[in-house]
Amino acid sequence: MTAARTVAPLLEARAVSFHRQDEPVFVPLDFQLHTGELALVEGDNGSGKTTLLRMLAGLLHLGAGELLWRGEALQRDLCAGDILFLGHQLGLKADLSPRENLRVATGLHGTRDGTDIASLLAEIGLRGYEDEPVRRLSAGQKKRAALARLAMLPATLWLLDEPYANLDRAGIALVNDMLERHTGAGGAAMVTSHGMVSFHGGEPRRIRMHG
Ligand SMILES: Nc1ncnc2c1ncn2[C@@H]1O[C@H](COP(=O)(O)OP(=O)(O)OP(=O)(O)O)[C@@H](O)[C@H]1O
Repeated sequence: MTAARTVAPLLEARAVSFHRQDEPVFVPLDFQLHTGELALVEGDNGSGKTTLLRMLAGLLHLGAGELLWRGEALQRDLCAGDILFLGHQLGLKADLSPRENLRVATGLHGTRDGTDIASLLAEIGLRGYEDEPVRRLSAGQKKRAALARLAMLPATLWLLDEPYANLDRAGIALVNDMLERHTGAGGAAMVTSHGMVSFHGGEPRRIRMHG
C-alpha cells in the first residue's frame, strides 16, 4: 500500500490578523497558497490588502494568528530571500540606473537561473534606459525596472501590491506573462489589484478581505 503524499502549502495563514491601536484592521484570515498558485487579494479601499502583504513580507509584525512556511512556523531569517514584496515603494535606488540597481540586488540576493541583466532589461522594455538614473525615468519605466528586479531574483513567493499601476497595456500584459512564467516554474504570487487581472494560467485563488 502506498500512502498518499501530502505536500505542505508554501504559505499557510491561520486566523491571521493585524492590529492598530488594539483594533483589528481586518477580519482574521485563513488561507493556503501552494507553489504554482496565484492568489488575488480582494477587498474595498481600506480593507487591509496592503497591510496583509506588508505583514507577510515581514515589514509589519504579525498581530494575531499563525503563519506557516512550507509547513513550519514562518521564521524570517530562514525565508528572507524567498519572499519578495513589490508595493508603491519600488525598492529601487533613485540615483542608480536600472542596470546598477539589478547588480546591487543580485549581489545581495543572488540571481534566478537563466536570467541576465542586459537581456532582461531589453525584454522588459527598458532598452536605451539601462544606464539612466532611475529618478529620471517615467512612472511606468520605474515600475518596469522594479519588475526587472523581481524577475532577476530567485524568490519563490511574490507579494505584489497593485503591480499594474502606472503601466500601459503592454506593461500589463508583461506582468501577466511574468506571473504565468513564475507560477509555471514553481513560484507563487499574491496580487492586489483594483483593475481586471487577466491571468491565463488557470483560475486564481481568491482571498477576500473584510475591514
Ligand atoms: N501607516 C498607517 N497608520 C495608520 N493607519 C493606517 C496606516 N496604513 C494604513 N492604515 C489604515 O489601515 C487600514 C487598511 O489600509 P490598507 O492600506 O491595508 O488598505 P487597502 O485594502 O490596501 O486599501 P486600498 O485599496 O485603498 O489600497 C485603513 O483603514 C488605513 O486607514
